[in-house]
Amino acid sequence: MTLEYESPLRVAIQGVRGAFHEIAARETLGNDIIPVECLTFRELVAATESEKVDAALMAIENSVAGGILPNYALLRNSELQIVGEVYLRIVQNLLALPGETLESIKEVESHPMAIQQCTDFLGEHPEWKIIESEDTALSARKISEGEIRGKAAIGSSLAAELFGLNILAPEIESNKENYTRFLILTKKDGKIRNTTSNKASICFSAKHEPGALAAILKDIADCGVDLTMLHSLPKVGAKWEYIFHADLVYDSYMQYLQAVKTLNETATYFKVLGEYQAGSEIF
Ligand SMILES: O=C(O)C(=O)C[C@]1(C(=O)O)C=C[C@@H](O)C=C1
Repeated sequence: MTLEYESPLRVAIQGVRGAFHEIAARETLGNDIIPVECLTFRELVAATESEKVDAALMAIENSVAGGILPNYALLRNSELQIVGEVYLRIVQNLLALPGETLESIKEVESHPMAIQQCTDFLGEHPEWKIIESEDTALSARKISEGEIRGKAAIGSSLAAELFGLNILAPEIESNKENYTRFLILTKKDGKIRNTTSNKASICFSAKHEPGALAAILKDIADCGVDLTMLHSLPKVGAKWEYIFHADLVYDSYMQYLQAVKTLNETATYFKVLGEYQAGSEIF
């Protein structure tokens, strides 16, 4: 990654210490970061906008469970910019107090995304009650602090380590290609400088007329820019109208600027959410 900043950075993570957001933050911004826990994504955006933190990590999509669509709207309506991304391999584990066994467990608690990633394993235990929580690590911490027996959490090995829990079952994610894409966010002109880019995240709207969206996509393609992701989200307050979120990858910045020029001319709404270096996969 081509980010320049002075360490240590205060970095907002969604969840508590031990959450996958913390792992992603340490992998991208250094092990000496000061993690700042935020229980919701809304809180994470507000902390970054108010400069309570220097940066934030935000999960945006998972290769198995799909996109975290509300985060696209949060980003679009914020003053933040994307300065980087990372694809973190998510290894889920069943965590419980020492002494517990698969037979003694009655309830399993975790983040809905984590639960969705482990449906095959959970399907083998229909007797367990499944409970959703704000965060994988918070579920683990509550079991540890409350010394709750008969209950397990799904979460990272870092959470097991931090909260003194045993790994009852390792690697319980259904698909071994389980990656979550995290964005690195800062306030515009914040403490992280981005020196190069080959990818941009944008959002736009098209006229309600035949071929309007197809024409925009063709213009992007004609500039030699590769469209790697496209989502449509409802435009709140304007029933059955949509905002499209897209990722563009380019070899040359000039080609991307040409695509931006066309979008400015043809889209009814257009915003760049960030220009950054495409991220790599981290295990
Ligand atoms: O609960 C956590 O540990 C998180 O960091 C959140 C989150 C998510 O929002 O998708 C992050 C990665 C995993 O895909 C599961 C949960």
